[in-house]
Amino acid sequence: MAHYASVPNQQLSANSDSGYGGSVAEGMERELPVSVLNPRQTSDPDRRHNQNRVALGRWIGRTVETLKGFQSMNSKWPAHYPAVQRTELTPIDPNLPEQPRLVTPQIAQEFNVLKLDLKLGALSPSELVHSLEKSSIASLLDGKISQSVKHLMLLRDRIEDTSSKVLVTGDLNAGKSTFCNALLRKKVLPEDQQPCTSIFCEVLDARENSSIEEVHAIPLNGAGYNRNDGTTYDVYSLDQLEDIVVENDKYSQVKIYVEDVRVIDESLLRNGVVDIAIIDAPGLNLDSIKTTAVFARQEEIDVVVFVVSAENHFTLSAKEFIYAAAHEKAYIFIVVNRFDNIRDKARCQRLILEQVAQLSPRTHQDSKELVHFVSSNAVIEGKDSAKLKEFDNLEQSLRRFVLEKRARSKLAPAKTYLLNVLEDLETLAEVNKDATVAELEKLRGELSEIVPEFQKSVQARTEVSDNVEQTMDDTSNTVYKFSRKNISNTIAHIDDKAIVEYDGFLSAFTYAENTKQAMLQSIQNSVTTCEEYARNQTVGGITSIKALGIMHLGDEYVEKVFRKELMFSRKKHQLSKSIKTEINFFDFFDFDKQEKVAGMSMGLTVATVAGGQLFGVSSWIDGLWKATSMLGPRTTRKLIVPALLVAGAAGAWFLITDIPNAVPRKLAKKIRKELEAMDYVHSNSERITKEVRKVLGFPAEELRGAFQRSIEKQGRTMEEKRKVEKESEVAVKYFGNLLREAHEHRTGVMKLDLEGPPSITAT
Ligand SMILES: Nc1nc2c(ncn2[C@@H]2O[C@H](COP(=O)(O)OP(=O)(O)OP(=O)(O)O)[C@@H](O)[C@H]2O)c(=O)[nH]1
Repeated sequence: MAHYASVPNQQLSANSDSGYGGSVAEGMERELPVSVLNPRQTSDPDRRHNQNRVALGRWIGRTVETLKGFQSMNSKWPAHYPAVQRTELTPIDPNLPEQPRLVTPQIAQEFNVLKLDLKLGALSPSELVHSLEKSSIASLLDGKISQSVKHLMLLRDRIEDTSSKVLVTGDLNAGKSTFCNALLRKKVLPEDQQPCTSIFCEVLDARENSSIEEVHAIPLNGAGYNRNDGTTYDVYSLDQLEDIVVENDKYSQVKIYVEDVRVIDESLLRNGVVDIAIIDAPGLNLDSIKTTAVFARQEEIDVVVFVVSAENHFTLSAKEFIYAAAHEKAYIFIVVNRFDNIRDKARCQRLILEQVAQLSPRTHQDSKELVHFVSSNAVIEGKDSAKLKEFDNLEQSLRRFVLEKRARSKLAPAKTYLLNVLEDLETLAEVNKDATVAELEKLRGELSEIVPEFQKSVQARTEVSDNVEQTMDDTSNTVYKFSRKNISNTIAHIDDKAIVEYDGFLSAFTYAENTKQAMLQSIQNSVTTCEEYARNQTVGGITSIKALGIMHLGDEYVEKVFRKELMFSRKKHQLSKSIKTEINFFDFFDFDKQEKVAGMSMGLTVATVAGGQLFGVSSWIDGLWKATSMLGPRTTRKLIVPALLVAGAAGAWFLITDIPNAVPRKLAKKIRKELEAMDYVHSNSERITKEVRKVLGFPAEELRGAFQRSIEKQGRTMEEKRKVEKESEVAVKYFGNLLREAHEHRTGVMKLDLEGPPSITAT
């Protein structure tokens, strides 16, 4: 009695390693052995299937290359991506910055594979679009491309994998094991009058197991089956199979490796185009329908062969299973077995086909291919040629069926996916080509403005620098000239008018002291006037330098506040301290002026003599001699004494009264002399001018710096744009090529005819 119904899914999934590692092609364009491709040995569907498989693998390879190229381009040149559709509630704000790399919203709806999920998080689509950086889109796209490449590789592995699994199921005792043995032309699985198969038995080519015929029994609750890991299964010989399969509560399933007795083009287990592994399932009862249905649904099951006994027809459990399978991807191939036991064969056929028509009208439509009446037990003996022929027919149909289902389950999805991804690539290439062309045009437009502007700036810098130099020279010259003139003038005229009040002979010294101070002050004042003049001239100079800055640099030129009062604010040069002139006795008397007063000569002479100093022969002494010669010697002798007395008195009186005039004259003369020795006028004018030049130097330097910065900035912008221009040119070319390539690939893939001649329809 069978007791397999409770095999858990987890154990069933242990089946996922088919042990077909070796049958998976290493390269993508694995060609078949010559014998397989030989038309005499290989059927048309086989050849067509193989050609499609190879071609599809090649297109997958090319598409993967193209995608990788796009991915690397996207890392250097973030690709544009169509923006998400905007709702009316979220209109675009014209003030928002340009949408980063998102174009024509409509296209977003059309993407198949490379569609980015831009509606992440709580942001509304339009908010998100604007918050996304170019690089975010690029990295989202990068992820999508990686996924797609990965999927394509899996698809390629899948189509390169020629193995197919055929699950043989059906009612208890319908002859499933006998049917499997017939397919193998070898008694491998135990056959019995009583229900005997209690677990799933997968029959595989021994070449998958280093050509060793043996049984790998996978324990219940064991780890997943791995042929290379002996701990995942127990090994038995083929002879022991019956013991494991019949009464078993230890194993969930067995893998049976057997030598193929047939030549390559006849072999069902391995012919290179479609290598079939046969799985003998336990007979169905109501409890096990579910388990077997789950098994049938598994990824690697390509076809389900349903064995029904010609004597029993479809039982309730069979009907339920077929009904369920009709809604699953499993395709059903029906084998009506034990046909030898039927006497009225025509009636049996009619009744069964009627039932098939009810269970699956589409299978009924194609019943010649899909429903076979055979006697499996007669095949291995091979005596009854009619029965053998029937079975041969079944086998050919089964192989066609498996091939077609493979084309449908493996090649077709690969083709569809390729077409989708290539269509997306074409769209993206087109969008990006247009966008990059537009970007390039915009960039070139910008460059055509920036370049002359830059050249203008460079030229302006020279002009402005000359202008500033000129302004500094002009201002300095004006200030120097003014100062020189002003100070010289002042010095020349310090004794022009009485500056200090004269309070009489007794305060003559104070008078002299004050006069000296007043004179020095007046000179000092003239210097101060020059400094003030220099300040104002500097203000003028700075204003014109600033005006140049604003005119040429606009906002980039930052004005600095200039405070003219800070000029010449360092400790002032104190003239009175540097003048060594001391007032002495002779500063009070100006002898050079005596000749102006007639008759006073003598007095002065006396006074001069009395002063103990003899001043050189002067004009008034000459006059005296002339007067005495007119008077005659006697008169002279008489008059000489009183005259001398009078003259002396008059001279003394004159000298005393001349003090207020003599002091300024004498002091002025002395001061002038000293100032001249100090080169006072020049050194002061130069000091003032130097300060002016120094102060003007600041805004001049600032302006030069600002110009430099501005030009450097312009230069950088220009260089950056030139760089982007070059990249854009590359991108335009790249996307043009990508568009052509994607289109060529797509056309190539579209031409692949996977369906071929009239197709076999299933459930
Ligand atoms: N006459 C006749 N007997 C057959 C045929 N096929 C199988 N049998 C016999 O039917 C019995 C059951 O065959 P099995 O192959 O064990 O049946 P099964 O469906 O595998 O049985 P379970 O797996 O136990 O459900 C055996 O005695 C076979 O010899 C056939 O075509 N004609």
